Parts: sequence; structure tokens; C-alpha cells
Amino acid sequence: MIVGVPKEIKNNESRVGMTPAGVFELVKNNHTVYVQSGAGKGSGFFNQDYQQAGATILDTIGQVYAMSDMIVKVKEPIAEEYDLIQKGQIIFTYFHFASSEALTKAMIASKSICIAYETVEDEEGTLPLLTPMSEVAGRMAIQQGAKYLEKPVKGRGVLLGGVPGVAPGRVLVLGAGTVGIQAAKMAAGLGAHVTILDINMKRLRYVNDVMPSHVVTEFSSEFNIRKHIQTHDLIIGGVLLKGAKAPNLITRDMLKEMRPGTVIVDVAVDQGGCVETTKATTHEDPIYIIDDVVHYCVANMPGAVPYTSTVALTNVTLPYVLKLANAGWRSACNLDKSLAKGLNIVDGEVVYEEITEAFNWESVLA
Ligand SMILES: NC(=O)C1=CN([C@@H]2O[C@H](COP(=O)(O)OP(=O)(O)OC[C@H]3O[C@@H](n4cnc5c(N)ncnc54)[C@H](O)[C@@H]3O)[C@@H](O)[C@H]2O)C=CC1
Ligand SMILES: CC(=O)C(=O)O
Ligand SMILES: [Mg+2]
Repeated sequence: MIVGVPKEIKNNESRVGMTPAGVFELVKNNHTVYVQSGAGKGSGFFNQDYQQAGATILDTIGQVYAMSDMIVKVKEPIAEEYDLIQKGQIIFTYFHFASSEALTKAMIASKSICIAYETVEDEEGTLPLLTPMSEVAGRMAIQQGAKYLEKPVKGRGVLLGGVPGVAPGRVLVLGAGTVGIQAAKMAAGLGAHVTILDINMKRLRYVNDVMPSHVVTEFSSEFNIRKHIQTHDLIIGGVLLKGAKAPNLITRDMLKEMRPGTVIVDVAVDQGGCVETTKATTHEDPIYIIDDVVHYCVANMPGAVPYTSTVALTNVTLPYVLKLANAGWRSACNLDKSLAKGLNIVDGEVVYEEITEAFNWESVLA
């Protein structure tokens, strides 16, 4: 198979879909790999590294799309890429369709095979291709939150760890999944008081077992959320309903109940966000303020730490890339049920129900 790796063109996205180590494995399996010139530079991988691993470097993104059977990337295609995608071409990347009707319609029109990293699901129900980036984003959420709590950027002026004689800051984490647990761990490490909410008691039991006593678990309910937003300095949105639009756990009216300078880091923005006032931002312009509440809603947080993120991502995607290249998408998905869960749009048809539900479209699924 011919596999193409374009350069990411989303704002400040410096990750790349494949490392030279990935190229080496594909070439060893008799595949051809085209890498766009400079695609890996932001992650510390240069054209020469890819060439030594066996790739051919192409000058333009147009050439990579035109010459490849499968495109392996990181973020969803953005508008400039829509027309480059070909009928029958496999696009293996994060899509987060439920948060963008425009992207969904464009991929339907392209008649390509869209396999979404974020819905590949193993037998235990976990999401192996989302997990490493959620680990990165969960940890980063506290770094970013701590920064935006500073007064010069309109935060409350609270130091998360406190100092002797002054109580530490308070962090409210919505969702005790991968993002939530990593965020809680980082915040606890800084000495902050942490409250973490989930509707899944198994997750709360686990957190309760492994976290120190200044991380407190509570069941997620509107009542508890309304209570806690009044007394917490930093709120992390880390909920997920697989493939679906995130639930709005914090509604617009609730912002008035928060203290001025409270910071919300809505990591769940890529699935539409769990805060009614969330709208996606970029690393270039990451925050906005509504009712004195600072909103940080960057949809590609791991893109800011590409040295860590590219390797973490490609560690988990490569086995699936190899399966797709070796067997073709139909056989690979027949043989591997986890990979089959990644199929979102196939030849113009949405095959993942939560996407049609997100837009109130009539389901095309049997
Ligand atoms: N902005 C960014 O750059 C990034 C965003 N993400 C996003 O972060 C979100 C979370 O991802 P993961 O932690 O991997 O998901 P996960 O599936 O590991 O955890 C989600 C948790 O939310 C809980 N949940 C569901 N409904 C809830 C409710 N009403 N109240 C409280 N908890 C609830 C679930 O029980 C689960 O424990 C996803 O939307 C993911 O795409 C992940 C990486 C990067
Ligand atoms: C998961 C995701 O959207 C990201 O890593 O950017
Ligand atoms: Mg994202």
C-alpha cells in the first residue's frame, strides 16, 4: 500500500502522524511511504531521518494526498484539505465528527474511508488511540489552568499549591477518566485541594483507592456541580460520551455563581465541550472571558508539546497502521473488532450512530 504523511496545518499543530520508526516498519513490510517535506520538523524529525528510514519526501501536501492510498495524520482535515481527499482513500486520524457538522458533510461528500482514532475501542471499552493524548492533555490542563489563574491574565490570583499559612487552591475535575485522573494527579502533586466527579462509581472507587486524601471523590450531579463551582478556583472539563457530543454540565447561568477570575479548562472541547459557553480556541489565542470567568478551550492541547505527544501517539497508532496497510481496511476491520469501531464514515455513509444523533439527523444505520 502507499501511505502518505502530510504536514499538519491546524493552528500551532506541530505533531506528525508518523515517526521515522513507523516508516521503517512499513517499509520493512514492503509498503511505500510518502512524507511531506518538513512534516516532522516540529516534533524533532527531519526529512533526512525519514529518508534514512525508507520514505520518499514530497514537496507539497497536494502530492501526498494525490499519490497515497492511506493518509495517516493527527488532527481532523481542515477546510483547505477537503478537496484533496479522494474517493476510497483511507484517512486515519482524529476526527471528532460530533463537534463539526461541516467536517462531517465534507467527509461524506469525499466518499473516503474515515477511521477515527478516538473511537477505536478495545474489549474493555477503553480507547487505546485516545488515551495517550488524554494523558498529555490532562496533565497540561493543570499547567495551563495554573497559568491563567494569575492576575495579569485575569485569573483569580491564586497559587494552586498555596503557601504555609494560606490554604491551597481548589480544583474541580469533571470526569474521572484519563484526562480527569491525570489532571487530578498533577493538581494534587502541586498541593491543591481536588474534587473529582463522575457518574461511574467504578472510576470513583479507583480514584479513591489510588489518590491521596486531599483528592475527594463525589458523584456527578447538577446539584453537586452547582455547589462546587462556587468554591473552586480551577475547573477541568474531562467528560466523554464515546463519539457523541459532550453533555453540557455547566450551563451559561452557572457562570454567575462562580467567583470572578475562576478558570475553566474544557479539555472536552473537541467533542463540543461540557460547558455551554465553550467554543474552540487555538494555542495562538487560547482564552476568552465570559461573565469574568476565564475559558481555555484549545482543541489540540497536545500539539503544543509535540516532542512528547508525537511519540506517545505513534506508539499506539502504528500497530493499526500496519494492519490497515497489510490487509486493506475491509479485511483489517473484519479481523480486528477494535479497529472496526474506528469506522465513522465509509464511502459517503455515516456508520457511527452517535454522529447522526449529534446533528439530529435521521439514522442511516439498520
Ligand atoms: N482538547 C484536547 O486537546 C484533548 C481533548 N481530549 C478530550 O478529552 C475528553 C475526555 O477524554 P478521556 O479522559 O480520554 O475520556 P474517558 O472516557 O477516559 O473519561 C471520560 C469520563 O467522563 C465520565 N462522564 C461521563 N458523563 C459524565 C458526567 N455527566 N459527569 C461526570 N463524568 C462523566 C465517564 O464516566 C468517564 O469516566 C474527550 O472528549 C477527549 O476527546 C483528549 C485529548 C486532547
Ligand atoms: C485527542 C485530540 O483531539 C488531540 O490530541 O488533539
Ligand atoms: Mg482535540
